[in-house]
Amino acid sequence: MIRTEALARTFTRGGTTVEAVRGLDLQVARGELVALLGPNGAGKSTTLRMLTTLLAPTSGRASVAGHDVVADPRAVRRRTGYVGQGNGAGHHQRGRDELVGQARVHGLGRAEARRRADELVAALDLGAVVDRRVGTLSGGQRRRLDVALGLVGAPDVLFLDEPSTGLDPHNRAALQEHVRALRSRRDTTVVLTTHYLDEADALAERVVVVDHGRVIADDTPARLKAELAGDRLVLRLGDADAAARAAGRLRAAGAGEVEADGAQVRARLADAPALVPRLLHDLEAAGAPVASVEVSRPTLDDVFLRLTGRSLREGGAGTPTSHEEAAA
Ligand SMILES: Nc1ncnc2c1ncn2[C@@H]1O[C@H](COP(=O)(O)OP(=O)(O)OP(=O)(O)O)[C@@H](O)[C@H]1O
Repeated sequence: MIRTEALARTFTRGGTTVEAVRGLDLQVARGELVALLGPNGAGKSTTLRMLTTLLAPTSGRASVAGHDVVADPRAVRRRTGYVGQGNGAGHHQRGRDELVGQARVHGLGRAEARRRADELVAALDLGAVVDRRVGTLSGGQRRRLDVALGLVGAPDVLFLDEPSTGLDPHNRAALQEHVRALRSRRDTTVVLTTHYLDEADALAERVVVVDHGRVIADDTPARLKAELAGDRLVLRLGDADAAARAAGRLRAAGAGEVEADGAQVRARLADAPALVPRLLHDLEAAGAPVASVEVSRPTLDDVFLRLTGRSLREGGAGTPTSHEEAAA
């Protein structure tokens, strides 16, 4: 449904050149839900803007729903919905008119357009505000209207650029529910960017991590966590001497990032819950009994830290760097 080959985009500003996307190869099958993750400035929005024909690639190729984004942008736009980082709706329009208009642009008949608009108004809790002028809505209400505008055309492919930013937990959950329903009912292909790693984990069956304009990992959240991060293990022993011995055992068992700090040892270990009973037994037998143990499963943020050396949580997440054009 989506295919890119060596897709690239550079920007030149004030004599400096920024390689925002450098040789991106990506394939997304029909009905897949893929989350693009990456630190600020990784090239996620630039990628989405090329795939939605808002921005021309500098080199490489991309096709969406079988149409080349450069050769046939109109066909791509007809098949896609896009929710950018900025506001798509016009200030003086009423929300409902914008919704129905957008559905009509996508080729829906009048009755079907109204029905789709009503469905989204209910799903995204817009009933109380959708007949007001867009300029009078709060930030979160506008964001929900933007999301509805991206969904209303019943597109085959949906691109969502940080759809949840600015939404409260209730509306985030409603949005996730709606995206799931779209997929199961219509087999919609969805590519989203998000700074909420729990959202990527809960929603996406595939996570593509982008850094410096390139794909650096591409797998299911479960496999990324198991293979790249491992479980986090904290052991508390009787004293520093016992902790040093425990650290040695952990290294011998293949644990990574082993650190002894006083009577405590921290480490990363694949499949810790299965290995810990044996480890405790061995340490007890070696005269270094463990007083307490803590095992935490890895998160996508651990994966991210491992891959990029940065935490997505610490990276000023949620600050949009560019203002997007109107929803396509
Ligand atoms: N119109 C533009 N002119 C110049 N530079 C740009 C332009 N748009 C994006 N860039 C630069 O390209 C790089 C990639 O930006 P992009 O917005 O694609 O990143 P992102 O991964 O979406 O980041 P964020 O998570 O902050 O939204 C950044 O260095 C950005 O400053």
